[in-house]
Amino acid sequence: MTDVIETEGLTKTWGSLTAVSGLTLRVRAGECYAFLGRNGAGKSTTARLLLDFIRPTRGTARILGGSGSDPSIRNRTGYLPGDLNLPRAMTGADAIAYFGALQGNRRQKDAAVLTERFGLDPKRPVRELSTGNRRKVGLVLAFMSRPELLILDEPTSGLDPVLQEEFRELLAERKSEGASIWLTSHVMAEVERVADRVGLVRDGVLSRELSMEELRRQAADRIRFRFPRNVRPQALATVANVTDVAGEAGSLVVTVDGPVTDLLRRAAQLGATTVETERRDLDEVFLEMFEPEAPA
Ligand SMILES: Nc1ncnc2c1ncn2[C@@H]1O[C@H](COP(=O)(O)OP(=O)(O)OP(=O)(O)O)[C@@H](O)[C@H]1O
Repeated sequence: MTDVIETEGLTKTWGSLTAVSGLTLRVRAGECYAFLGRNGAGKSTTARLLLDFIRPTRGTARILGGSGSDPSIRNRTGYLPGDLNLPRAMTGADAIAYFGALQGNRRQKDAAVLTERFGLDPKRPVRELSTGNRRKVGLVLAFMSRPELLILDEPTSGLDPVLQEEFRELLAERKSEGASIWLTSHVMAEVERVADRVGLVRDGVLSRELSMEELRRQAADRIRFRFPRNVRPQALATVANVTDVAGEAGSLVVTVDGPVTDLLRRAAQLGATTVETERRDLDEVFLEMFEPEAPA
């Protein structure tokens, strides 16, 4: 399968600040790739480099096999910027007509369906719209031509939980129709629902890439055992499917990936008196991965 996004050593510096550093990235056709990072990590800069709105200091970026500035490529790409700046007197309907005309009015009929779906009043000028409603205009513009590739910069920011859910459904629909998606996010719920792979970016550097399956495994079950006497972590560390043992004295917290039969048997042999299970949600895993001392 062809790659819809290919970057090689992509780097952008602003004076002495390196916003994106040596980024080599591949996104396959039909794949949803989530680019995760903290504020200022370089996510929006990467999106703008992909679209060729800004030029790299070093390295290359290609989308759909060409340059983001090529009109024929741009017409096949939907972009939702982190901060959509439209003329304040423009209405949603004006924006749809203007950007639709730029794209040769391709499948602009989706605009009406999306406007209705997100409850946007297209007659109101941008200056009167709340942050969330301005975001809706951006979503309609990004999705209305049914693009093959969607580049979405924090797509749900500013949307209320009901609309976030509606957006996730829309994204899942487009994905099942074959669209490729690259998005930035801080919201694990949206990443969990649609992403196939995540890339973690820190200070402009892609520090880690992992599949959704691997990420879920990081949220694997944890079991806390209490013992009436001191049991050393090593006593459980070698048991099948145990990936980590923490704690001390008579209380050990064990992370397991897979069946727990052997672990329970061993804990019973060691005289465990209580067993409690806990499952971390992905937000917790996300926080852990971005802790300063987290392994890259
Ligand atoms: N035009 C610019 N001139 C100078 N510095 C810039 C410019 N654009 C971005 N930066 C800097 O580059 C770094 C990366 O910014 P970027 O907007 O890509 O981060 P981000 O990961 O999208 O952050 P956020 O989650 O807050 O949107 C930041 O330190 C930012 O201040």
